[in-house]
Parts: sequence; structure tokens; C-alpha cells
Amino acid sequence: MDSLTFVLFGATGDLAKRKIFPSLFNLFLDKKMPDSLTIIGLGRREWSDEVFQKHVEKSLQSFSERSKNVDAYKIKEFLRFFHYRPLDVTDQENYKQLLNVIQKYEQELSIPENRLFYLSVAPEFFDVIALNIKKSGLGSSKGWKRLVIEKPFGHDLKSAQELNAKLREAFEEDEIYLIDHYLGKPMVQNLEALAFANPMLQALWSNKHISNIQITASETVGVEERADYYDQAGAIRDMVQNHLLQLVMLTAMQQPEKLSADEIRRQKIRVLEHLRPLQLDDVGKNLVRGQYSLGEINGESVPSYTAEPGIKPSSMNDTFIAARLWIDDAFWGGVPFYIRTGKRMKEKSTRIVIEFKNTISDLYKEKNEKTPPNLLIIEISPNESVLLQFNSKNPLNNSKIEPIKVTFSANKKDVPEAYELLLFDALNGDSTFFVQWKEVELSWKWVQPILEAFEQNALLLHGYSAGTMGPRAAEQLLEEDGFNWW
Ligand SMILES: NC(=O)C1=CN([C@@H]2O[C@H](COP(=O)(O)OP(=O)(O)OC[C@H]3O[C@@H](n4cnc5c(N)ncnc54)[C@H](OP(=O)(O)O)[C@@H]3O)[C@@H](O)[C@H]2O)C=CC1
Ligand SMILES: O=C1O[C@H](COP(=O)(O)O)[C@@H](O)[C@H](O)[C@H]1O
Repeated sequence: MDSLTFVLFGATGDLAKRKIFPSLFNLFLDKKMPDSLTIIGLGRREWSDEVFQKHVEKSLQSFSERSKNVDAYKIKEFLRFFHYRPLDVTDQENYKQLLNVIQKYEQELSIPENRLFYLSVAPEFFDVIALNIKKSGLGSSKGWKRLVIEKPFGHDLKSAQELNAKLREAFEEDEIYLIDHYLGKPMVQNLEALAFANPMLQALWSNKHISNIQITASETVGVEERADYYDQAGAIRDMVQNHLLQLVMLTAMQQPEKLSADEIRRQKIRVLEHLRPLQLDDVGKNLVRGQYSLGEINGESVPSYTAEPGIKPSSMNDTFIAARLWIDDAFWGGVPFYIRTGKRMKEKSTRIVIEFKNTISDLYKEKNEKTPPNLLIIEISPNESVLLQFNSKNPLNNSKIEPIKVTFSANKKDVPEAYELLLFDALNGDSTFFVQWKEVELSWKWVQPILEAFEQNALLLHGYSAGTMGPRAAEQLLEEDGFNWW
């Protein structure tokens, strides 16, 4: 791995302490960091290196399991990478001073002018920072530069296009690493292997044998401390435009010629290009929008969305979306893809269920109402597993045909965090599991008519009680096609 300087904008913020520092620490313990590295944290706070290092140490104590079982000297060794510099991202002078600081460390440690800029700040600063990096000469021509960007990328198609145009004034496309943390989840990274490293599954992976695909990302949490952002975004922007469409792409993509970042991306983009666009008047037929009302989760009562701190009592924002998608190509034509996501649902679960067609003549129908279909269930989080559901006779139940499940599962504590895998890839210059602009743009294009339908109040906002799996209308969406959510 090349030696480099890691410049972290927003180093005093929430994401840095909860995800970035603990993930870097795991990489350090696993010897997956370059030998020569400087990490420069930035924020407006007037902190010294020592205060910043104490802050990083505290974040490890709070958010890193592995830090509990290591000797204190290892933590000290890790903290030596960290330096801090107060900087206001809107002040151009500050960038020139930053350049001097970076050059000083580069010379001291003989680090080449390779610089990774990680923007863990509010999205309104993404373009400001990128352009200031360019103007100040922080991106040196003597080494490489990379820009890692958090979500959200735009608020709609137009704002995303504008943001991309500004970023491209300062960085080349292949220097920009857009984070979608779902792509860092190990089971999501495993999807391609499931489909392409198993001849048995590959033979079945198309409309010939699959009747429908269901992707669920349900959460039990509410809006937490992010009311301002979430009330503007809703589930459609927060989860559907990015994470769920990424899962659709990875499930539906065809086998790439080789496993390179470019080839995989080409296949993902192909899926989006064949995704049937929604017209304004189709939206209501294919999409269910919901908002939670008061209810109970795990025995505790939880308030309605509009009673959450920071949410307007009159808010008509969506906290739940279910939708039916069609991919009009030779492989998936006729197979509905159903997606659903919501806050304050019954359980925390991200999973993909592939339901196979049931075309056998049913020899067993006298003893069964209907032979259950074969299913492939891919659990992404909170636990990881792959489960195949077959049918088998149960000698203890009058030899009825019953589903049996064959499961492979990983122990949760052995599975690396999404951010850890993504940070390692960014340090290494591997962009396979980062999102490329074209994917973002096509995703926004698909979502845009939905946003317009919402703005025109053309769609009912269904209520659902907190602690349920969403509005009844989401069940009906599948029932219309003869299916149900698994
Ligand atoms: N937190 C999370 O779980 C997730 C966050 N994200 C994304 O990550 C990014 C960061 O989020 P989060 O950490 O939660 O945000 P926070 O509000 O916790 O942190 C914001 C950071 O930006 C810095 N900052 C704000 N204004 C300026 C300025 N003018 N100049 C310099 N620094 C500034 C703050 O430093 P200071 O106050 O010292 O100036 C702070 O370090 C956002 O894009 C968010 O959407 C994405 C997924 C999850
Ligand atoms: O990006 C986001 O994802 C989380 C859910 O992530 P998960 O890894 O816990 O499934 C969601 O809570 C948040 O609103 C959204 O911004």
C-alpha cells in the first residue's frame, strides 16, 4: 500500500468517532495500513494534537470492541498517526496553511505527495471543499489524490448533477470515491460470489426459474438525532435512491467478464438502464408510501413520527416505502423485484429473498394445501446467513411435505465492519465497492418521478403502527401478483 496523508474533514463529528476511527484502528491491528501515514483531522474547534488524540482514544473506548482486548501501548502507537488542525472549510486562507502543514509532515516522514481527502461533513460543503482543494494546490501533481465522499449525494436529480459537475472541476471521475456503506457489508460484497461462483445457483439465476425477488431493509429505530435531515429526505432519499437500488443492481447484474471494478460497474449500470421508468401516473400503482404512528417495539411504546423531537407535527414525510420494479431485459423480464424499507418496524433486518418458480406438478397436494416454493434467503444484517429452503417429508407429521432450511451463517463478531472494508479499499485505490457517478445519476432518474408525485401530493401517505411491517397496502402490492412478503 502506498504511503499517504489522510486528511479528514469533520474529524470532530459523529461519523468520525463512531465509524472512522474504530475502523482505522482495526486496520492498524490487522497491519492493513501503510507504514508511513499521517492522519490530519480538521474541524472548526480549536483543538491541539493532544486533545484530538484523547478524543480518538475515547472514541475507541466507546465504539471499538477490539480496543478492549489490546495492550495500552498498541493504542498509543495508533494515536501517533493523528494530528489536528483547526480549519473552516469556507475560508480559502486556511487551505494554504493546511498545505504547509501537510508538506511539513510529508518531508519529516518521507511520505510521497499522495493525499486522501475524506469529507465527513455536511453535504453542502462537498463542492466547497473540493474546489478549495484545487485552488490551494492541495492536490499535488507529484502524487495521487482521492476524494472520499459521504452521503447524501444531492437531494434530487438536478442537485446531484450540479454537485457532480462541481466536483469534476477539481477531481477526475476515478479519483472520486462515493460511499454507500451498504456496499461495505460483507454479505453484500458476497452477492456476486453467490451468483457467479455457484454453478447450481447460476443456472437458476434468471426469469426462467425465479418468480420474484424481495429486498427488505427494515429498522426498529426512529429518526434518532437526525430530524432536520430526515424530515427533508424521507425513506425515499435516505434508503431507496442509494442502498436499495444498489442491492437491486447487485442482485440482478449479469456475470462480468472479469472481476474488475469497471466490469462490475458496467453490469450494475446495465441493470439501471433496463429498469422500467415510472411515469407520474404509474407511481401510485407501483409504490406504497407510509409514515409510522404510535406503537410498541419490543414491549416499549414509541411515539408517532410527528411526535418525534424536531419533526413538524404536520409533517407528511415518508418513513416507509415499498415498491415494485421491473427490469426489462432478456434475463429478468416478467420477474417483479419488490423493495421495502422503513423506520420503526417490527424488526431490524436487511435481507434478499429469491423465490423460485413452482412449476412441478404437485404430487403432494392431497396432504398439503400447496407445496411451498423453494427460497434462497440472503440475510445481510444484523446477522449474516445464506439459507436455502427445500421441501421434504416430515415423518412425524403424517409425512406432510414441509420446508427444511439449509443454512450457512457467519458469527457476527468475526465479520468486519462495512467502514473497515471500505476504508481499506480507499487506502488501496480499489473502487469496486464505491459508487460511480453514472449509478448515482441513473438512480436519481428512476426516483425523480416519485419525488414529483410526492410533491404534487398525488400519493396517499398510509399510516402504520410502529412495531409492524408497514402499511397493509404494502402487502396488497404483492398479493395483486399472487405473492406475499417472506
Ligand atoms: N453520523 C452518521 O451515522 C452518518 C453520517 N453520514 C454523513 O457523514 C457526514 C458527517 O456526518 P456527522 O459526522 O454525523 O456530522 P456532525 O454534525 O456530527 O459533524 C460535522 C463535522 O463537520 C465539521 N464542520 C461543520 N462546519 C464546518 C466548517 N464550516 N468548517 C469546518 N468543519 C466544519 C464539524 O466540526 P466542528 O464542529 O469542530 O466545526 C464536525 O466535525 C454527513 O455528510 C452525513 O450525511 C452518513 C451516514 C451515517
Ligand atoms: O444510510 C443509512 O443507513 C442506516 C441503516 O443502515 P444499517 O447499516 O443499520 O442497515 C439508516 O438508519 C439511516 O437512516 C440511513 O441514513
